[in-house]
Amino acid sequence: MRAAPLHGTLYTGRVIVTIDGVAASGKSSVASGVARALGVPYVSSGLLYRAATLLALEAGAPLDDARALLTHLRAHPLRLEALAGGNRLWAGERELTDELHSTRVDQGVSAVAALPEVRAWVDAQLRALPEPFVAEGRDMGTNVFPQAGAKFYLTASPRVRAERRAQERPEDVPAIEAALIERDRRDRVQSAPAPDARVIDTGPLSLEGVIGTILAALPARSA
Ligand SMILES: Nc1ncnc2c1ncn2[C@@H]1O[C@H](COP(=O)(O)OP(=O)(O)O)[C@@H](O)[C@H]1O
Ligand SMILES: Nc1ccn([C@H]2C[C@H](O)[C@@H](COP(=O)(O)OP(=O)(O)O)O2)c(=O)n1
Repeated sequence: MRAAPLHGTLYTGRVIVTIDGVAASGKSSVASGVARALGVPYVSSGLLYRAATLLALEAGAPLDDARALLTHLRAHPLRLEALAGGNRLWAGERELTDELHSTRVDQGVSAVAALPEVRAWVDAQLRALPEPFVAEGRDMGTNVFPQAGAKFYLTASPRVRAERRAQERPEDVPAIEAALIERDRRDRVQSAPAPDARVIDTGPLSLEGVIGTILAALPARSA
């Protein structure tokens, strides 16, 4: 039976939609669009890894020292503000959001995200959020919310993703493409699609096309 589209309806109850995928595949833009259509917040899990990385860089802490990182995170609690229009990340009264997509954070974040202790800390922050919401990242559908009602996984070729990212970063397309390929490699362990995720190649689609594909695929009631 074909699922009924949910455009404009309010998604209520204990419902989580997960959108995972490779770097710059469109996860946060798509999650934001889907969340707005459903009338729920979206949750950008990568911002927590990025914020942990930024704080470690600022403190001069080695990015592979889990014990030092956890001590620092407990002393400087992070807060993810999950809004439908865009997520904001706070460390106490300081907003970090605009500093989280710099090239130095891009380059360091995979090392921090590889630490099991940091992953457990991020997972605990995410599981404490009130449902319903759309969650995006790498392991939302596999590890953090395996019970999610609907799961999606976004891909696109490295060149397509680099061309999109070049609109947002000062580097040129070949440099961005090389960095994306390297980050995909380093993030591979936690980036496998869930067996029950629908994989969408966003390459030939517009942003609205991807959002519409997901909305059309959602079950009328997924719990
Ligand atoms: N068809 C598409 N699907 C997803 N994103 C797209 C598409 N076309 C262009 N984009 C753009 O790609 C860029 C990267 O998307 P983003 O949401 O930041 O990805 P991610 O969260 O996976 O890093 C954004 O500027 C977004 O608007
Ligand atoms: N659930 C998640 C989310 C992000 N990560 C890691 C992997 C990525 O390199 C960084 C940053 O993730 P983010 O989704 O913000 O990165 P992209 O926008 O896809 O480039 O964090 C992760 O390991 N698990």
